[in-house]
Formats: sequence, C-alpha cells, structure tokens
Amino acid sequence: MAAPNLSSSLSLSLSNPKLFSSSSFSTFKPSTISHPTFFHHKTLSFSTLKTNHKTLSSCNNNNNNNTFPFTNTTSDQNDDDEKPREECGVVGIYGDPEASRLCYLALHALQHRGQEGAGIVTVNNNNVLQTVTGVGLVSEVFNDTKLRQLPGTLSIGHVRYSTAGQSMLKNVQPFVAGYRFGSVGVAHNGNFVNYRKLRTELEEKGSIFNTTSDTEVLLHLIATSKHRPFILRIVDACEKVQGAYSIVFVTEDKLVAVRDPFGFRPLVMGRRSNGAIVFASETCALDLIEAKYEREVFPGEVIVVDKNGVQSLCLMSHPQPKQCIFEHIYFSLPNSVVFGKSVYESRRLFGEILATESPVDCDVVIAVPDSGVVAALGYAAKAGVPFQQGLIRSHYVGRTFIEPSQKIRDFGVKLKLSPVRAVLEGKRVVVVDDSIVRGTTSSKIVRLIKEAGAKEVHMRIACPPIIGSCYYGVDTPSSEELISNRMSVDEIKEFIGCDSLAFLPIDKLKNLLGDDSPNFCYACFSGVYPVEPTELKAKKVGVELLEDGINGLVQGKPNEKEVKIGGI
Ligand SMILES: O=P(O)(O)OC[C@H]1O[C@H](OP(=O)(O)OP(=O)(O)O)[C@H](O)[C@@H]1O
Ligand SMILES: NC(=O)CC[C@H](N)C(=O)O
Repeated sequence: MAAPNLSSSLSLSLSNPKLFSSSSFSTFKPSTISHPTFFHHKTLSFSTLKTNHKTLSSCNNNNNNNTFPFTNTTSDQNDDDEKPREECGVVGIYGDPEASRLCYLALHALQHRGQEGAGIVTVNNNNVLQTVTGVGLVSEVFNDTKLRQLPGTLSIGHVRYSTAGQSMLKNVQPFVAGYRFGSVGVAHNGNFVNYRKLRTELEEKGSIFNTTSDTEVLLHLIATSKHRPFILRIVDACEKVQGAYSIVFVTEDKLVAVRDPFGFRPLVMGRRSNGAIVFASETCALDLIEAKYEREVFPGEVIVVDKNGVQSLCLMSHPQPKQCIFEHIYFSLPNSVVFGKSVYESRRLFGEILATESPVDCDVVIAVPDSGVVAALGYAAKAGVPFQQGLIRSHYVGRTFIEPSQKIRDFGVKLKLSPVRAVLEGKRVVVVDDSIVRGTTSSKIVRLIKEAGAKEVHMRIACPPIIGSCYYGVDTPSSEELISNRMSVDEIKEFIGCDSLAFLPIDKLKNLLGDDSPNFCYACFSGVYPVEPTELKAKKVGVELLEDGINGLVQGKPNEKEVKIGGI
C-alpha cells in the first residue's frame, strides 16, 4: 500500500452529507495551525451511501462562529490507583513500509499516557489484520521478532491505562474483530459513559463479549449496524456511544480517525515526507517519527485515509467543544501541542499566575518532578527566585505507581522522589506540583522536605482544586476520595503539613484561556458534566473496591451524591 496520493482535486458540492469544509472554528487559533493545511478531500460517492444519516446532514458547529483552520476547502489545495491515571495513547499510520516500527516508536513517545499494556495491529500484504498485544510497557511487549511479525504499510497502535474493564491481557488494545464484510481493528482513548447500558442491550440481542472493556461495544455496534458502507457503520456506532473518544480504526484498506463531538481527548494528524499519514494522541509522537504536524482531528470529525486520499466528514454537530483541561495540567508531555496550544507554555503560565496570585517570601523554588517542573520554572521566573532541583526523581519508578495498599504506596513516594539536602537545608522552599488528587504525594513530600532541613515549605498547585471525578477517560478516584472534595484549602494545608498552600484560581485559568475558555471541560473542578455520566464511578470502601457499570462488577450502591449533573 503506497502513501496516499493526495494530488487529486477536491470536489465538494455536498449539501448532505457535508464534509468538514469551511465551517469555522475560530477558537482554534494555535500558531501551529495558523497556516491552513489543505487536504485533497476525495468526495465519497454519497449517492451510493444511505445519505439520510442524520449525523452527516449537519456539519457546521451550531451556535458558534468557530472557524476551521481550512480557509477554503473548496479549493483544490488542499486498577485502583489513587491518582489520576494517565489515559490511553493511540497512533495510526497509513502508507509507510515501516508502519509497525513507526507505530512502535510512536507508542514509546506516548508511553506516559498508559503503561498497563500495549499493542499494534498491522494489515499484511494479504490484507489480513495481524496483532501483537501484551501487558506492560512498550519495550516489554515488543522486540524485533514481534515487530517482524507485523509487516505492512497500515498500522494502528495503543498504550493502555484502563478506565473501564480490568487491567489484563484480554483488555489490551487494539481489538480486532471480524464481521460479515471484513475485519476491523480499533484503538480508543477515552471512556463511554453509557457503556453498561449499550452492552446490556447488545447482550440481550445475542452479542458475546470477549473483554470487559467499554471499547468493545463499538465493534459490536459496527458489526450490527445496518448502514453501508463501512464508514457509515462507524458513524452510526459513534452516534450511539456517549462520552469521550479519540479513536483510530483500521480495516483491510483504510485508516479511520474519529474524535467525539466534544473533543474531550486530543488527536492530531501529521504527514511524513514520503506522504504517509499519521494520527496520534499527541504531537510528541509525530515529532519522534518525523511526521509533520498538520492539524487536529476536529471534534466530531471522521477522517478516512485510503488509496483515494484523505477524506474528512462530520460525525455530528455539537454546541461547543469541551476539551480536557487536564491534558494541559498533567497528562500530556510538555513538548506536545495539545488542542492547538503548547503544553509547556500553558504550564509555564500556570506557574506565573501562581507566583502573582499567591506570592510568599522564599529562598528557592523546587518542582515535584516530572509534571510540576514547567510550572515551577514559571513560578521561579515570575517571583525572581532561583529554581533548583530539590527533589530527584528515580527514572526507574513509573509515572504513577499502582500499589494495592496505602502502606506500600507511602514507600512509593519515597522510592520515586529523593530530597536534596544541599538545596533544602535551612531554606524557605516553594514546592510546585501540578495537582493534588488524594493528597498522598503532597503530604509525603512535605515530610521529606522538612526532614531534609527545610525551614518552611509552601505548596503551590498549578491547577484548581479537583472536586469531581472524571468520566471522560481520566481514571481519577471517585469524588469522595478526592481530598479537595472533603476538605477546605486550610484543612488540606493542615493535613499535608505545609506552611502555606495555594491552588491556581479557576477564574485566572479561564482568563488565561481567553476566548478559548468555553471550549474546555472543567468538570473535575466544578462537578458540572458536559455529558451526563449515567454510570457512576468505582470507589473504594475500606479495602473493598466497589465497581460500577463503567468498571464492571457492582458490589455496592454508588453514592448518588457523587455526581452533580449540570449544563454544558
Ligand atoms: O494527591 P495525589 O493522589 O498523591 O496525586 C497527585 C500527584 O500524582 C501525580 O504525580 P505522578 O506520580 O503521576 O507523577 P508525574 O508527576 O511524574 O506524572 C501528580 O503530579 C501529583 O504529584
Ligand atoms: N484511558 C483510556 O483512554 C482507556 C480506554 C478504554 N476506556 C479502556 O479502558 O481501555
């Protein structure tokens, strides 16, 4: 399969369905996509499609004047961890003879988004979808022998951190399924909030599930869809699921990328110099495999890549994007551009705001590595205080450690972070971290720093207090386990034992985002959910883990108070 030839001219005279064309997304104003990228969209032969599909009949975003980076597409140009877990990372590559190896490298770049399992599916020369999946890190799952088993030019890959379904091999993606018209593979970042209901309905109709992952419902919905051709089956399935999804699909001859109408999770598109098209959760993956960033997959967009080129069509209309602000706060790597903004720049500014809003006399600013580093640099620069490395992070301990008991978790922080006495002794120290979830890390850190001789410890947190659990792909604990949901800032200060504590004020965060502010989801700070989480989150009671419909077994009643449903 060769790289797609995108030189054919665009013909877009569609009124129904519409391709993503000149609808405007003025809120997307990233410098990186300020020079519009033009694709040669090959028009789907819609006369052969069942075009009454409502999702394809209204493409423009309602109620906003957003402008797509295209200025004119009618042109011929074209388990029970206590922290917020990372999310999954996805990658898709079309038209490169080294597709699986590039996928493997891209998954390395996305490893911070999931460490439970990794997998790649590649279409071989006989049009067969071949899979390698395994539990653990990318480097543990793949080796040269495994990659040799994946020849072909079309691949998708996934790194997993579970939000629904246990952490076990059978739930490691990509999933591949055969249905009566062929095979399809899927890699999903996000979480379906109506998974349990859909699964029950499908099971009642006879579906047999292989996994306990929410993602599998999509395959059943595709297989049972009455729509033709395949792309409309995908659209049909996506219409039925609710919640967050940035997905790549592979068939014998197509790569398809889809982002949910709210655009909760990121998904970007790039191109290698040989013309190969690449989709990835973050731009850091594009950079690693030398794919040039072209643009985001837009909320509600479906992009199909096949021998005819790149086609873009709209999944469904929606009032306003609701991109996850936590990608900028914690999840994404600082070298990525997410939702059109540099993550590094966001974090540096969060730090600057903290320095302005919550100044304190101090001798040194230190970070809780890794995700607190850039905000600490911003704080130090603004405050005019030296930044130093007061905590050394072990490179051999994962980003989050998944320890079943609190006792062992306490060691976890010590194992991961070691204080530097030379930096801390006798000093008034500002410690910048990106977030406080349960407060475990902060309380341990304050103790470590004080034990190393610090005179004062002032915690500055580069996000607002987290009071709501996430239902859109971040596996935060249930709301009742979130310290900011149970305690005031003063109480948290007492609990973690620091001399002062301040969070990034939400209004300042929104001010910083400016016109783009309404396009973000703040449910974790407000408890107001853009998409109703009908199935409540797992929570721990004593040593028992109660799981809900999202995560599987229900052994107890979820606390109804946990979820405040609000408007968008
Ligand atoms: O309040 P808690 O429940 O302890 O959780 C918050 C901590 O967890 C995250 O760190 P993580 O261990 O994921 O490391 P990272 O900064 O390297 O991503 C985050 O950066 C905080 O330090
Ligand atoms: N973190 C994610 O995006 C998880 C994807 C999917 N819900 C799973 O649990 O496998």
